[in-house]
Amino acid sequence: MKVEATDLPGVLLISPKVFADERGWFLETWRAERYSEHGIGPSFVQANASRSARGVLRGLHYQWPEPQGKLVWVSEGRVLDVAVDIRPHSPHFRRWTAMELDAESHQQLWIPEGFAHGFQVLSEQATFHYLCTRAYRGDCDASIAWNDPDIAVDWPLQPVELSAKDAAAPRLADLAPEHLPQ
Ligand SMILES: Cc1cn([C@H]2C[C@H](O)[C@@H](COP(=O)(O)OP(=O)(O)O[C@H]3O[C@H](C)C(=O)[C@H](O)[C@H]3O)O2)c(=O)[nH]c1=O
Repeated sequence: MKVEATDLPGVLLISPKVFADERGWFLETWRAERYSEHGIGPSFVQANASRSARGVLRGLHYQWPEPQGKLVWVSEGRVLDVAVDIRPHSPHFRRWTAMELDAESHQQLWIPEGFAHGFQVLSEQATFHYLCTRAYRGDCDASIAWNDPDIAVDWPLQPVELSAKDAAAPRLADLAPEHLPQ
């Protein structure tokens, strides 16, 4: 596996080793002792999957308190995956990075606790997987507007298809400091 820094400190791009043969391919999507060497995890307690059509945008989401670190990848299709540093005291506060993840490259992104996460589907359909360092808490689930002008993520496809929750998400500037990761 190869682990590379992105242009947003803390967010890492992982390229698992793919074992291809005449049957198809095999790869490890996570192994504690290897991933934890890079500060990924180190442990995960919940695995999620979602499937969405082209143009769907899920995000920007985070959990606070009980923040979640996420290891994410795609098993079908292609998405633009986005992470945003939403820690008010971070020197990179409000900065975002984006990476195309697809089922051909098998690449993964590590989004640490304290970051908001979202993705938009670029292919007809995409199946998205993620491991979380903490369990989901509905009462700690939080969103930031996908089109927050103070973050200004350059989403590729318009119109976007959003959940009602995401369509009503507040701007970062409208969130009280106690509602953001410290
Ligand atoms: C996240 C989650 C949701 N749910 C329930 C709550 C809702 O009734 C339903 C759909 O939830 P939601 O609309 O928040 O799902 P997404 O919009 O895909 O949100 C996720 O996608 C973005 C990109 C993320 O990074 C977050 O991890 C996560 O918030 O599943 C659960 O039961 N467990 C869970 O862990």
